[in-house]
Amino acid sequence: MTTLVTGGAGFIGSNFIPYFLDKNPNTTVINLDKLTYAGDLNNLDEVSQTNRYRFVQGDICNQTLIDSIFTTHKIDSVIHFAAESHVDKSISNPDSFIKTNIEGTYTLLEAARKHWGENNQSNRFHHISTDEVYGSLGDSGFFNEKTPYAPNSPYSASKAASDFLVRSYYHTFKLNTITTNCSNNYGPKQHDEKLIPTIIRTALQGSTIPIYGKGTNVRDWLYVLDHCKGIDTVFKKGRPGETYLIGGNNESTNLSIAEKICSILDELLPKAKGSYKDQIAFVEDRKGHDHRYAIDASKIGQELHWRAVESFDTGLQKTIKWYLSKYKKNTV
Ligand SMILES: Cc1cn([C@H]2C[C@H](O)[C@@H](COP(=O)(O)OP(=O)(O)O[C@H]3O[C@H](C)C(=O)[C@H](O)[C@H]3O)O2)c(=O)[nH]c1=O
Repeated sequence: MTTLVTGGAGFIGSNFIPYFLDKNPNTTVINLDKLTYAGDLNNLDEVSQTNRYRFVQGDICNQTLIDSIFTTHKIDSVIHFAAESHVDKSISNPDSFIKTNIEGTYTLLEAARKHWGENNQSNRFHHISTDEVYGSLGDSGFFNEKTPYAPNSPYSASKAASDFLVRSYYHTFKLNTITTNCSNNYGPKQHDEKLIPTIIRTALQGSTIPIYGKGTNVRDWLYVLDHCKGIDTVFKKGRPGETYLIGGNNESTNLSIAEKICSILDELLPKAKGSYKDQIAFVEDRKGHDHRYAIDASKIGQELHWRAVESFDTGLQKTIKWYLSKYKKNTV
């Protein structure tokens, strides 16, 4: 088996590839990544010398390149992570989101149709997506696979469009597609721009820890390795054409995450005076900021027996230690 993993140098992809190679000893992975600002090959050091792993630098919108990868490497399946993912960037500059997330997904689907043929149920195309396609929840209720799409940001709209393209290739061409929509991931290797790395980095720098608005927005936090296990499970056992939501069953406001991380840092790396919490500051809110995301993960639980197992406390400890070492402050 040869699996094309797109975006494997990104946060979730670079956690997924080592896990996937380890769990699937007869599989070779071709990692196609453009190496934008968000990709980092250092995060794949542990597999770079493995003969079942190859890296190709390139753009998923480049049809000629994708064709040649399918032919040269005899691709059997695709796991498609590559995406522009940062909501704030999609608000200030949506262009690359439309190109990569929509056109890139289309280019990959077309290559799969061309190389595998229509009515093909053996070669799987697994699309990785987000719960943000469902929009924003109030203080109660959960997203499930039947929730109507209502994306609010250019990022989530571009992901929604890509989900619909994937869906259309299943219905129209009988490509063996599957989509997973996950909640907020955290863990080692995440780009500095996202909330949890931002809190850790700014705390250690002694600067302002920026919390948008009042800090009352809620996200459901999923440890990245739990997500990797969920993807591997759905990839192998999920039903063609289906969508599975993958959540951490772990809701938290942004402010309480910042306070939690500060408390852990106060213990691991006490400041000479005061607490890291003193650095928390409320800053201008994100435009159109979604209030709450929360996932009902009972479909994947009941059908495929997957559930998130990492507790937020242990997951955060591991994450913070990884960043302390990254920022060369590892006195832990
Ligand atoms: C960077 C930053 C963020 N925030 C707030 C904004 C959000 O309410 C929350 C998380 O923000 P972040 O940008 O880390 O993640 P989301 O906007 O929820 O989106 C993330 O999770 C989904 C599932 C994806 O699909 C996205 O690709 C991924 O980026 O913290 C702050 O308050 N301060 C900050 O400095």
